[in-house]
Amino acid sequence: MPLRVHSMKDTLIRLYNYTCKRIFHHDSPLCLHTIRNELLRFEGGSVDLQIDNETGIAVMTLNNPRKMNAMTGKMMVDMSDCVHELEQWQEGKGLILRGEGGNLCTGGDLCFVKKALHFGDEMAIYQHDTLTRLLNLPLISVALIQGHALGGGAELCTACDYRVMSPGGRIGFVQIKMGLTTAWGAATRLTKLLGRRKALELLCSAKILLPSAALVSGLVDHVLPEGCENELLETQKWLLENFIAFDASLMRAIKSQVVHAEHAADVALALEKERKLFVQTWGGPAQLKALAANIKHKAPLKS
Ligand SMILES: C[C@@H](C(=O)O)C(=O)SCCNC(=O)CCNC(=O)[C@H](O)C(C)(C)COP(=O)(O)OP(=O)(O)OC[C@H]1O[C@@H](n2cnc3c(N)ncnc32)[C@H](O)[C@@H]1OP(=O)(O)O
Repeated sequence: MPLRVHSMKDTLIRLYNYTCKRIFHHDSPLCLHTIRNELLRFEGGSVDLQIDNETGIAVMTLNNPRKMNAMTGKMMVDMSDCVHELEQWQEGKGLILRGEGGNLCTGGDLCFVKKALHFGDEMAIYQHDTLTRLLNLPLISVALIQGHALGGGAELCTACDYRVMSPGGRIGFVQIKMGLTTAWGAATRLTKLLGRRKALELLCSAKILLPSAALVSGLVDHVLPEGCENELLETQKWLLENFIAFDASLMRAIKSQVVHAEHAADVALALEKERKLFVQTWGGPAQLKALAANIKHKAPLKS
């Protein structure tokens, strides 16, 4: 593992961050700012936000289609910025998270992963912060799973309130096959979502689920009809009809002040433990072996 040489400034920032964590139990903005600068060194792709004040629905698009929207460091920063913009959007009702080019996301960009083996804790801190803020938004959020949602891509889906899948969709928490535990907080959120038995099965088997199995498991809430011409539009319709037809301020208050407040109360500690476990696996022998094996995570032919 490469040794990192810290400047005096770097050491002081680390000390400040450590103190913030011990005394105030949160990651300091300074810590996130330092990580942001480091992540920006890993270029490629973007995450783009389109806000529509008329419908009250925003669309966040992962845009790195050549790599099936695998996430680079830059995309992580973009996503955090998009969430920040949504936090300021007072008229918003709904959010759809999607990927460009027929896939949602195949997890961490493996080129980035290989260069960031010294940087697992920092990446996890940053992604935990972004995805917790994403889930906390006072909007009804839906992940649209077209094509692959693998590894980190499946983790992103758990940071939305709902999941809609296209007939060609597939989702799998393949981290264990990559010698890892979840990097971005999905184990905690999945357990909340599906209960212990199902969460354990999905996390420990690395199974890739096709739409019918994903629906039966409860991981996915709706499967789009076969032959549907515009899946994004269809997802917007589903969101409008089922969740955001009524008063926006009441809907926002119900989510953020009641339903989510109850959820958030007991997850912080679990997320912290999940992150610490992940750091022990990142850059370890099992991950290095998996990276060298160039694994392709193929879905079963039918559920
Ligand atoms: C951070 C961590 C976590 O959550 O804890 C993780 O995410 S662990 C999970 C990390 N993700 C993975 O291990 C996914 C590895 N990739 C695969 O399993 C496979 O690519 C599939 C996603 C099943 C697709 O297979 P298929 O045969 O259909 O296409 P393909 O393999 O030719 O992929 C098309 C192009 O996308 C690229 N590509 C796909 N996924 C990528 C990824 N995660 N990072 C970097 N490049 C990726 C391929 O290298 C290829 O580029 P070229 O055409 O240039 O060769």
